Amino acid sequence: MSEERLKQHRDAIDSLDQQVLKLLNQRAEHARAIGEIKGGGIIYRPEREAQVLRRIKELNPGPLSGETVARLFREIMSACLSLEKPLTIAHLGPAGTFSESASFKHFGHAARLLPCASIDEVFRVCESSEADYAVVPVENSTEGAVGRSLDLLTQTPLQICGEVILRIHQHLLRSVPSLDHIEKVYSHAQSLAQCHEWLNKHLPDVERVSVASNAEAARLAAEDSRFAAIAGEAAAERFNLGFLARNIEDEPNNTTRFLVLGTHDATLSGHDKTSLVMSARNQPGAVHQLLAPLAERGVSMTKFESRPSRTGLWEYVFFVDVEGHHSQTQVQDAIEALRERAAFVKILGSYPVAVL
Ligand SMILES: O=C(O)C(=O)C[C@]1(C(=O)O)C=C[C@@H](O)C=C1
Repeated sequence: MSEERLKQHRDAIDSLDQQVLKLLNQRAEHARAIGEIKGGGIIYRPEREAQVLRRIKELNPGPLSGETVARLFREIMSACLSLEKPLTIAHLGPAGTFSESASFKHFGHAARLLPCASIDEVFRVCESSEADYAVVPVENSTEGAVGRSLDLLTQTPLQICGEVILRIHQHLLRSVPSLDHIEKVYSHAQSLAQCHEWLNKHLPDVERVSVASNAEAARLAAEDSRFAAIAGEAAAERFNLGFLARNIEDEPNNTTRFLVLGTHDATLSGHDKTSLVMSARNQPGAVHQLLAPLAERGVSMTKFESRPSRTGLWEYVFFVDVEGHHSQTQVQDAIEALRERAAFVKILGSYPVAVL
C-alpha cells in the first residue's frame, strides 16, 4: 500500500519536473531575447534582480521558506544572465575565502570568479575591465571597517551597484576526524581572534599560527594531518576537510558586508541605499553642520564612518550611507545641500538594499 502511495508521489514529481524544466527554458529564452535588445549595453541589472527576488519572496506560498526560494531564483537568474553574457567577478582570493562565498551569493554560480592577491588588485582588474564587477569587504560586525577598501573607494572611478551581507561561520577543520594530537591550528589572524574563547576552552595548549587567508590555512591542514585549520565551509569543500567543530566563532552574529563595484550603479529598485564620501571644512562644529541637511529633509543615515584623510594631517573623510536613491528628489536635494557645506562630496553609488 505505502509502495503505491510512494509511486503516486514520484510520478507527480516526474510530471512537475518536466513542467519546471520547460518553464525554466522558456524563461531562459526570454532572457536571451532581452540580451539581444540590450545589444552591447549593460547586461547585469542589479535593480531588476532585486525586484525579481523580492517579488518571489512575497509571492511564495510555502512550504519552502522565502530564503530558500530566493536562493533558487538567484541561481536561475545567474544561469539566464550567463546566456546573455557570462560575467567575470574579481574578488579577494584565494578560492575558498569568504569573499568567494560573497561573490557566489550575489551573482550565483554561473559567474566566473577571478581571485586576486589583494584588495588593490581587485580594484585594478575591474578598473582595467579585466573583470566586469568587483566584490570587496567593507566592514565586519566584530572587526570594524576594512580601511583599504574605504581608502580605494575615495579614488576609484568605479561605482557601487550592490551590497552583500554574509553571515560568517568559522569551523575547525582537519583531514582526520579527531581533536586529539593537533600540533597547530592555522587561520587568518582575524579568524583566530574571532574564535579566541572557543580555542581557549577546547584547545588551550595548541599553537595558533596566523597565515595570509583561511583558504591557505585549509590548504596547510589538508597537506598534513597533524594540523587543523579554522575556515569557512567553502574552504572545507575545496580542500576536502572534515568538520571537527562547527560555528566556533565567539560572536554568534558575526557578519561581513561586501560592496559590489562596476562601471555603473543601479537605477531605482524601490528599496535602495546611496553611499557618499565627503570631507568637512576644518572648523568647529563642521561635521554637525555638514550632516544637518540630511535630517532636515527626512533622509535617514544608516551608516557613518570616519577615516583619516590620506592627504592632510588630522583631516578626516566621512563615509555616509543614506536610505533612498540619488534620483529621488529628497536625496538629490540633500546631496545638493551637502555640496554647499562640504569641502568635497563624491557619490559612490545608489544600489538595492541586499535581498538575500
Ligand atoms: O531583465 C533583464 O534585464 C534580464 O536580463 C533578465 C534577468 C533575469 O534573468 O531575470 C537576467 C539578468 C539581469 O541582471 C536581470 C534580470
